Amino acid sequence: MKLSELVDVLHVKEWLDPTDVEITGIETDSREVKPGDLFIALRGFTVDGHEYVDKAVEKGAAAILVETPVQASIPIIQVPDTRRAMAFLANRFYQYPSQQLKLIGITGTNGKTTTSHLIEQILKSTGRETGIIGTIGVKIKDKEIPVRNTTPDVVELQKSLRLMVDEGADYTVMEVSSHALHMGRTRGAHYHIAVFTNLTQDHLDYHQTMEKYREAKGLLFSQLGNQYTNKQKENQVAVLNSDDEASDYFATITAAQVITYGIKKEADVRAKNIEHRVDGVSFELETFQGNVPISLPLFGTFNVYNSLAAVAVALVEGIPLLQIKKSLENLEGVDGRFESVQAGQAYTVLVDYAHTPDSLQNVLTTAKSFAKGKVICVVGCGGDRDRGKRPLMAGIATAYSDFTVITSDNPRTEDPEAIIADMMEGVSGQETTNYTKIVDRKSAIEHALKQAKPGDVVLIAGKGHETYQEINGVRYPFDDRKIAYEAIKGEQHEA
Ligand SMILES: CC(=O)N[C@H]1[C@@H](OP(=O)(O)OP(=O)(O)OC[C@H]2O[C@@H](n3ccc(=O)[nH]c3=O)[C@H](O)[C@@H]2O)O[C@H](CO)[C@@H](O)[C@@H]1O[C@H](C)C(=O)N[C@@H](C)C(=O)N[C@H](CCC(=O)O)C(=O)O
Ligand SMILES: Nc1ncnc2c1ncn2[C@@H]1O[C@H](COP(=O)(O)OP(=O)(O)OP(=O)(O)O)[C@@H](O)[C@H]1O
Ligand SMILES: N[C@H](CCC[C@H](N)C(=O)O)C(=O)O
Ligand SMILES: [Mg+2]
Repeated sequence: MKLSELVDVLHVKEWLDPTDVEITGIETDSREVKPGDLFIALRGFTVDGHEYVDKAVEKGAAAILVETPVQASIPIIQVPDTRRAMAFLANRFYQYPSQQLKLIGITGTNGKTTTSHLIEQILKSTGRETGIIGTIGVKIKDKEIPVRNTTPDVVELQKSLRLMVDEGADYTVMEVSSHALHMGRTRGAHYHIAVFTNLTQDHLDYHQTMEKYREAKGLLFSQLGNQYTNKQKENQVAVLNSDDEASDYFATITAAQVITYGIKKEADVRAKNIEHRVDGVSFELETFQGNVPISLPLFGTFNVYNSLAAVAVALVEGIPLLQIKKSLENLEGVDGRFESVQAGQAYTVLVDYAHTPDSLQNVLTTAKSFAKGKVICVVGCGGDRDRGKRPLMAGIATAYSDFTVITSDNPRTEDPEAIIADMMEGVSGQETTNYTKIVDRKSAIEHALKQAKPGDVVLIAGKGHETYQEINGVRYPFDDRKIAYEAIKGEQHEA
C-alpha cells in the first residue's frame, strides 16, 4: 500500500518531504523492522520509541511516524498522538478485518481464557470456523502465533485478525484485558458480542482504584452497539453476569441488547440445582430457549459461570439448545486450568492459573469439596504487579488449605524474598505449622508433593500453562506440570 493511501485516513498530520513510498508492513519495535515497514515511534512505560528511529532506518524502514520532530533520511510523518494514529493506520493497512468476521470480546478479572475456549469449542462443534486470541496465544486451524500479552497491541491485533479472515474464520473469540482497553490496543475492533465474566481485585498497580479498573473494562461495553441495523442478527449484544454488581454499570453504558446469565439472581440464562460430583458438576440449565439438564466435565461453581456465559453466546448465535448441551458435555479442559498431573501417584495434583485472590479462593474451595484428605497449596505472587493482592492471596491460601508452601511466581525485576515478605503480611498471627516458605519454586513444589498422602489434593497455583519463570527480566524454562511429574516419578524411583 502507498504511504499516501495509508495516511489518508488521518486528518491531522505533517508530512515532511512528501515523497510517496510503498509500505509493506507496520512495526513499532525497531528490533523487528523489515525493509519497507512504516516504523511508528511510541512513548512507552520504559523507553521512548523516538530514540530508536535511527535503528529503524538502519534496518530498512521506508517511512516513520512520530510525535516529536526527528532527523531521518526517509519520509517522516508527524502527528499529535502516534498511539491514536497507529490504530487508524493498522485498521486500514489490514483492511478492517474485524468487520469481516464475527468478533466476540471477553473481559473480566477471571475466566476470560476459560470462557473463550468454551465458546470456541461450542462454535467449532457446529462447523463454524473459529479463531482465538488470548493469554494462551493466537490460533486458527493449525496456525499459531505466540503472544506476550493477553490482548496484543493494535498492530499485532489487526494482523492477527487479518490472519483469521484469510484462514476463513467465521468467528474470532478474543480476550480483552483492561490494560488493552485503557491503552487503546483494541481501537477500531468491531465487536459482535461482548462478554463480562466478573470484577474482583487485580491490576491495581496499573489502574490504582477498583473504580478506574471497572471504567477501563467498561470501555468494551460503551463502544458497543450504537449502530442499529434492521437485520436482527447483525445487532450487537452485551452478555453480562447478573450476580456481579459491575454488570449494572456496564448495562447503563452500552447501547447494545443485554443478555444476562447467573446463578443467584434472576437471569436470562441461569443454572439451578448445582451438584458437585467426582467427574465434574451438574445443573439444570434454564434459558429463554427452554430448559435442559447439563453434566459439565469441569469442576467448580466458577466453571458453571463460565459455561453459562458461553451458553448465552451460543444462543445468540442461534445454536439449538440440545447441540449446546452436547458440546458442553464433551468439553475439553483448558491448558493449565485445573489441569491434573498424572504420574501414577495416590493423591491428586492440580496445576491452575489462579493468580488473583478471588480465583485462588474459588479453586481452593473446589479442591476442598472433593479432597478425601488434606488440601496442600503451592502459591506465589508475580513481581511488578499489584502488591495489594499479595497479602490477600497468602491469607486465602493459608485459610482455605490445610498446608501452604509460600514461594515465588514470576519475580520479574523484584526481589523474590521481598514479594514473600509482602505476602506474609496476610498470614501474620496464624499458627506457623500450616505453612512454610521456600523461595525456589521447584523446591517448593517438591516439598509439597513430599507431604502429600493418599487422598490429598496438591494445588500448584499461579502459573498454569506458562512454560517459563521470569527472574530479573530473564525467562528460564519452567513448567509446573513437568516439574511435578518428574518429582513424583523421582520419588517413586527412590521408594
Ligand atoms: C505495562 C505494559 O502494558 N507494557 C506494554 C508496553 O511496554 P512498554 O510501554 O514498557 O514499552 P517500552 O519498552 O517502553 O517501549 C516503547 C516503544 O519503544 C519500542 N522500542 C523499544 C526498544 C527498542 O530497542 N526499540 C524500540 O523500538 C517498543 O517496541 C515500544 O513500541 O508495550 C509492549 C509492546 O506492546 C507490551 O508488550 C508491554 O506489555 C508488558 C509485557 C506487560 O507485562 N503488560 C501487562 C501489564 C499487560 O498488558 N497485561 C495485560 C493483562 C493481563 C491480565 O488481564 O491478566 C495483557 O493484555 O497482557
Ligand atoms: N469465572 C471465574 N471466576 C473466578 N475464578 C475463575 C473463573 N474462571 C476461572 N477462574 C480461576 O481463575 C484462573 C484463571 O482463569 P482464566 O485463565 O480463564 O482467567 P483469565 O481472565 O483469562 O486470566 P488472565 O487475566 O490472566 O488472562 C483459573 O485457573 C481458575 O483458577
Ligand atoms: N496476565 C497476568 C498474568 C499473571 C500470571 C502470574 N503467573 C504472574 O506472573 O503474576 C498479568 O500479567 O498480571
Ligand atoms: Mg486469560
